[in-house]
Amino acid sequence: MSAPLLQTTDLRLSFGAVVVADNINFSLHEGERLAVIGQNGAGKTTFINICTGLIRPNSGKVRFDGHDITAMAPRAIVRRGLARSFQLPQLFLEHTVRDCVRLAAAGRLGRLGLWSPLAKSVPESEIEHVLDIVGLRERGDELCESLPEGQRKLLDIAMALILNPKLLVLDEPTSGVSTEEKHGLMETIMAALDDRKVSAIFVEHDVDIVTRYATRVAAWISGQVAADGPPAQVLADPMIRKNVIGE
Ligand SMILES: Nc1ncnc2c1ncn2[C@@H]1O[C@H](COP(=O)(O)OP(=O)(O)OP(=O)(O)O)[C@@H](O)[C@H]1O
Repeated sequence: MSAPLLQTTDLRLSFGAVVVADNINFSLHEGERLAVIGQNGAGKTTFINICTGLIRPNSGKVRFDGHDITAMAPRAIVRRGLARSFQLPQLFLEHTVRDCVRLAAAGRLGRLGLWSPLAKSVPESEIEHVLDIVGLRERGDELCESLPEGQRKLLDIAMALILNPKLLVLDEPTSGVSTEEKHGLMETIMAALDDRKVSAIFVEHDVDIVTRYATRVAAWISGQVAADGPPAQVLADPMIRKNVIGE
């Protein structure tokens, strides 16, 4: 098998007496669609925050695409190809949908300046393509604040995809979206990931969504990976059903 795209080794982090990452040894290969499940406070977001450079672990290593990224700044990690979206979309609400993607595209440049103006950071055709695959091209000239929650999530993902990631980490992509809309939203997200050939990790509480869209599931309990494998296997595990799914 090829080398992992993402790999953590002996990752540990405590907040005071609370251990939120307890010796996590984890790897993800290209093409995987991994769902991370776990009760509130299990350490899922902390794990993502460590991998994307927002929090430094107390010890252990994170490797991405062959490089040690443990001590790298978030922007440098993004430029290496690991992007993320947030549980609450981080948009420029007073700007148009299209300008949000343009602004996000600036993350591909080292820095902006007089000689690298924002408008030239990425070809317009690429911005239009990304808007198209998340179904927002028609709303490109509208202000972000006019978008409903599901479309805000899609715009947040478009803003990550314009960075040309190899891996996209999605923190609760369907939270705040009605049950009826969730599957449509996930279908659009998965088609966009396929189009850009992007691997994905998504934190998700909805078992139906996990069953349908994940190729693999990792279940977090108290800062540890308690189970990791094919969805049918992990979701049928009585210990996971009791302690993670809450049956
Ligand atoms: N900056 C911080 N300082 C202190 N404790 C923190 C900090 N960030 C997170 N925690 C604690 O770490 C634990 C894990 O939090 P984390 O947000 O990673 O959980 P989670 O599994 O993502 O939960 P949720 O599903 O509710 O988002 C929780 O007990 C949380 O209160």
